[in-house]
Amino acid sequence: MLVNLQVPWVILGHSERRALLNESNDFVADKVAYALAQGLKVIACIGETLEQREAGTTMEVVSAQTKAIAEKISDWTNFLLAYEPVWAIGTGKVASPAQAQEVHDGLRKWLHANVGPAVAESTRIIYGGSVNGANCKQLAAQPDLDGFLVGGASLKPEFVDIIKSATVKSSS
Ligand SMILES: O=C(CO)COP(=O)(O)O
Repeated sequence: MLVNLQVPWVILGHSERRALLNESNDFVADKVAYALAQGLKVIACIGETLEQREAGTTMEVVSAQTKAIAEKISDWTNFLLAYEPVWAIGTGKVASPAQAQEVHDGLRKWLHANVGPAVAESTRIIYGGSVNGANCKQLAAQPDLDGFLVGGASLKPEFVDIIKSATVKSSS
């Protein structure tokens, strides 16, 4: 349907679908592979719950979510990862720049070790979860944050500031 409507991008694996519709890591990975095969570009969401973060299993959780996808795709050109801590989505609780950077860096290292250096370097890893006009610049300045997946703030005038923050790294 998206292809027929000439919609180029699809978001898969959002935490709400994982939680409410019980979409497993394998099921999300199958959808990612299918969408890519249909010529769609894919934003695949991964992220830990508050309980998982507090239990110290964040990297384990996001690595397993990424691994399931890596096992099913070979061409990473039209694929990007969105790290969305579940506890930060729509809650007003944003991950600190250091927390976000730590996970993005871990994901890039995981890609480097398990897929290869070229994919690790070229795959964009974006952050989502309570991004707003006030916190976007500090987040965007983190070396391994390559953009944002914005929910609530995309409906507000401050969205302009979030878009502008894309230039933070290149202008520093
Ligand atoms: O994933 C998101 C929306 O689905 C992020 O939403 P918020 O930016 O409102 O937290």
